[in-house]
Amino acid sequence: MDSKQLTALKTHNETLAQFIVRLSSFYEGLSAETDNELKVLRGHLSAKPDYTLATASINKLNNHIQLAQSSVKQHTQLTIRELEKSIKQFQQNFAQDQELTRQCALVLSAAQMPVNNLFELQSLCLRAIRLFSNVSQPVAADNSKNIQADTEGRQSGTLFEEIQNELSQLINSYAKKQPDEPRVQDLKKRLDSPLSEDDLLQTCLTVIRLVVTETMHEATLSGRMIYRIYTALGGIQEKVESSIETSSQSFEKRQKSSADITSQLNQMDQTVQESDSLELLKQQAKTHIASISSAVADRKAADNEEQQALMSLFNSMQTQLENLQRQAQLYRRKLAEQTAFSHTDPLTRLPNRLAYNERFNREYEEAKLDNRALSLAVIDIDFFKSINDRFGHQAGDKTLQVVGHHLKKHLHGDEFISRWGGEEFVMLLPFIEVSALEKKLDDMRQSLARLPFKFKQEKVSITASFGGTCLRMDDLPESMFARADELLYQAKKGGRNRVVVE
Ligand SMILES: Nc1nc2c(ncn2[C@@H]2O[C@H](COP(=O)(O)OP(=O)(O)OP(=O)(O)O)[C@@H](O)[C@H]2O)c(=O)[nH]1
Repeated sequence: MDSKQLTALKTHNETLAQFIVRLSSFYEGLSAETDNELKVLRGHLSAKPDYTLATASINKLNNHIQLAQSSVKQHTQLTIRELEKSIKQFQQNFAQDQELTRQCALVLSAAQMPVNNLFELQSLCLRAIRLFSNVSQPVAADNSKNIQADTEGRQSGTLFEEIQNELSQLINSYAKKQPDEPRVQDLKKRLDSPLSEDDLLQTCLTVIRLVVTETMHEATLSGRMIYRIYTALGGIQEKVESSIETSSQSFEKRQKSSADITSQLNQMDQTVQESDSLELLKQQAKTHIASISSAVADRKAADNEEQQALMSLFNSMQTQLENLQRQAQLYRRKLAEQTAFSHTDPLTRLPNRLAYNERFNREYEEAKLDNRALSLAVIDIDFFKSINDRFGHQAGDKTLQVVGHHLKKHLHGDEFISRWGGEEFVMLLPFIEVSALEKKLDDMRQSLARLPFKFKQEKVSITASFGGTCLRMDDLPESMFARADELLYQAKKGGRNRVVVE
């Protein structure tokens, strides 16, 4: 080998050594052992390369890399499986969103293709992240002040939307109570269209003020009633005290006149015994009789006075009692109105969750005591969110009213329906066994699906899913509802518009 060839070989070796050093840095991070060995290899190849030691190190690294490769493969498969699971769950959560469902299907089919290296895995993860952020980004990251509908007509700002819904329901209940109150009507109008965050906060404040004022008014009403009772009782007490005073004065007067009469009679007796002249006796008798008459007249006057005082006391007590009775009736009516109000859902006019809880406890106790059947069904309107999104909140409200009314029409006698919340209703069906329950619920489901809804000139079919169960011997109140809810979930999962009975 001449010196030219030797120099070329030296240069090639140096280039190769530098390349291996760079490559080894790139592969750092596979495992701690590989990283250590790569460091050793770089030591052998830098400055003055020692190829003998480097070869030994490369042999060791070959084993490490083989192990690392199979571990990377395993890890990649695991990551892909997890990714598929999350995307499927995500797809189920947003099943009503066709565009999102389509995008999920695309990413899922990409995940089923072979993934040859970490870069392909990275790219798959990136696609999934973009898919997930399609839904979450507008709420969290988009700082725009307005709650907007995106290109597919989906509403962003779900939290704000929920707050607006809650406020809207609250204000609707006030509107039913005070239909002519302009502030309530104004708030109702404001809450019917999407609001910016600032406007929503402002509206929140106004609603809170309204609720506080209303509560204080209610408290004032109760306070006024109590004050009236207190004043009336105070008036009665004054009259009783003055009547007692008059009675004790009359009693003293009566005692005095009785003593006067007794003394006159005693004197007369003595006069009769001592007198020896008829004329004198006559004169003295006249004097005594005059005194007795005056004492009797005093006594009569005292009796009259006392009687009048008593009469006036009774009259005044009667007036006060009549007054109090009127007030109490008014108050009782108000209390009854308030109880009915607090047990009624303002939108559908059906009993609300509080009413359901009370009714359930009663039915549950009675069914257990008499060992009789009791069925419970949970009903949830399908894809209700899309009605709100496509036709507006008012259309959603109308749907709830019609569905609630329709379900109620199918009930008889002791059967009970309430709005549980949102688009969910709960029914209690005493004396209904499982076989009858399934048929009854299915009749309701079918007739509901046939109802002709029309929003914005578009015919819409509304369906609901039903979960129904019967009381078991070992049931606790909560377990019965939880079971019906689980069955409803199965009805939803099974494709909706169906009844699942245990
Ligand atoms: N208009 C109106 N909407 C309401 C009311 N209460 C709750 N909602 C809305 O009802 C929607 C319920 O949506 P989801 O829970 O996603 O259910 P869904 O769209 O019916 O879908 P599935 O139940 O899975 O078939 C939410 O958008 C709520 O904002 C209400 O009183 N009026």
